[in-house]
Amino acid sequence: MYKSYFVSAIIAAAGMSNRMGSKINKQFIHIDSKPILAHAIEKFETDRFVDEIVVVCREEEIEYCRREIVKKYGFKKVMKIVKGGKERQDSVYNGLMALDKKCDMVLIHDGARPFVKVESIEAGIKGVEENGACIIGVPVKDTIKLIKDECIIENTPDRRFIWAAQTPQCFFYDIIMKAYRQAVEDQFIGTDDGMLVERLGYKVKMIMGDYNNIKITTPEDLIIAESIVKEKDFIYMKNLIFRTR
Ligand SMILES: Nc1ccn([C@@H]2O[C@H](COP(=O)(O)OP(=O)(O)OP(=O)(O)O)[C@@H](O)[C@H]2O)c(=O)n1
Ligand SMILES: C[C@](O)(CO)[C@H](O)COP(=O)(O)O
Repeated sequence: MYKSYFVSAIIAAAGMSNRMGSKINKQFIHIDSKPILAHAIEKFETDRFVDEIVVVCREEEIEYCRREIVKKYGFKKVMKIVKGGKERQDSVYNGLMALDKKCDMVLIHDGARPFVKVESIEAGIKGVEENGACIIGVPVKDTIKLIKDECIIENTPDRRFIWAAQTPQCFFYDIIMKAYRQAVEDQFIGTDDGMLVERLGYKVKMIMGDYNNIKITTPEDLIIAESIVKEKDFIYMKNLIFRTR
């Protein structure tokens, strides 16, 4: 970082886990003997530039989160746990309202993405310094089809220009606050934070992330997650199997 900024992270963990269909909120499911949410928070706790973390949970899960995640894993940078709202966007807005007054830069992350790398967090911080607004993502690997009624294909966009958005999504505080306030005023609901900033005309930079930074959404993602945990064995195998450059 060129300058010393006060960097805040918001971890959104107040969803309903409908697509997971689990009895408990998916963020409390264990992967590699640790809750998904603890994996996610840990990366921001470890990052040297992050000053505070605000976790957003369902109201009835705040005490559980405080006890079983924040206290148990000793997260010192988690300053507040606040209640979420109906949509992800409502939850993030509650998180924004709870940030320290000193905040200069905001990193918004899904509690359901346990494998974010510290390198991606730092790439996000650098991206904000250089562009004001950026999100982490990866180029899609499949061909994407736009469909209309009855699943008839409307067109096939050029894959070179299509990236899948991940988190963290990172912004200067003033920009993201303006974007969220405007969205509330316009009753606009987006599916990520970048959209709210784009619609105000700001340039939002896409920064190369990591294919392992998956969002745990459906039960099969848990199987993929377990194999990501075993990546060390995979790297060993990879060296045996694949060509080196
Ligand atoms: N009202 C909401 C909805 C979502 N999220 C969070 O936003 C992230 C991305 O959402 P998603 O994976 O869609 O989670 P859920 O909304 O829980 O999933 P579903 O749509 O299957 O219920 C998750 O970490 C989720 O906890 C949130 O904080 N508040
Ligand atoms: C923010 C996000 O994770 C970027 O991929 C995603 O858009 C969240 O959407 P969801 O509908 O809550 O899964």
